[in-house]
Amino acid sequence: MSASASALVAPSAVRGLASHRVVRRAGARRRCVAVAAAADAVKFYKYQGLGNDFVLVDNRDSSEIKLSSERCAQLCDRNFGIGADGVIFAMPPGLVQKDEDYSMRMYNSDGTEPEMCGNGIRCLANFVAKMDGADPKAYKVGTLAGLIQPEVRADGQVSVDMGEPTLDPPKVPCTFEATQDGAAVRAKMEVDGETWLVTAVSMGNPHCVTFGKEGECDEEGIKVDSFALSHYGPMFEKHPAFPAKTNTEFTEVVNRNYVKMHVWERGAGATLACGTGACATVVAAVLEGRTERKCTVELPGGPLEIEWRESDNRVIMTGPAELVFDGVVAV
Ligand SMILES: N[C@@H](CCC[C@H](N)C(=O)O)C(=O)O
Repeated sequence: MSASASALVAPSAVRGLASHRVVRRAGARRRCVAVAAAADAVKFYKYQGLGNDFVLVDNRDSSEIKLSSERCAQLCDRNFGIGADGVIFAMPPGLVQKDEDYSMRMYNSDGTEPEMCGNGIRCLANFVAKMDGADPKAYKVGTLAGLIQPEVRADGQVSVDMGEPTLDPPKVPCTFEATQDGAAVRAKMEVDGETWLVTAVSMGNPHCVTFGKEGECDEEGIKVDSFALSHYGPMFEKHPAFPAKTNTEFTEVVNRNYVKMHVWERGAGATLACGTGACATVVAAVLEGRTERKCTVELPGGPLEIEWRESDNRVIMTGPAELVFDGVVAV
């Protein structure tokens, strides 16, 4: 489906786009006017990965991000904008290393810039695969979290080498002492007057994974379907133990290969899925001895397949990414 989001385009840009259409019929003299006016507008592609949704901007022709963080926050608004959990920019290579294919930057729906987005990078891979057309559809993408390698498979699913998790507490970053093999595992954290047990993991961005409160944190973890996410989520996000704030994964163990997880994202609140969060959840579940390294993570938006490989310590995430519609917005 292709929809021109003209209500979101400023009057000057609407004029620019309208004259651009006229230009094609009316000849060269008006073409210059149209190109100048259309520079006020950018094409966007609305994408979703398990309901974690993004406005994706094709920024591959410039290393300058085309939309300000304030404009991104407006566009993410579900009543006054397009509606999204964040804005993804497909950028030219060179952010991490010279031989990468593309790079990716992102703004959360509140306008803050995270280091990485797991569902977002599957959407970006789907987008560039459609644009490039040719095989192979495996990419090296530079992000603020380092080099990430997605591959669009023949069945349409996107498999992503998300790199190695970071567990050293100051690097997550969090203020806990390491409790197990250099990691903060089942660390005690006071929230809302009660003690929770949390495991801190960075997948380039910070995650706080919890299976519940001390004393109540049994084998099954949190009953996520009845969990008061919007009550607890903001308290975890802004907890002083995580100086850069944190994404939080509230998790229930169904069996050793299957968990259910509800997420409260830093800078975006409750979302239907979080790719980096699903990876962090499996890392934490393995460190706590709750699951195997290969595990399905069921999110409100659907399942992600995660493997934390023993052979090279890297985390592999596999899941869908889908174009929903496209349009044009004013800068
Ligand atoms: N939904 C994303 C994560 C987006 C960034 C996050 N909110 C942060 O601030 O770190 C994912 O799929 O990983």
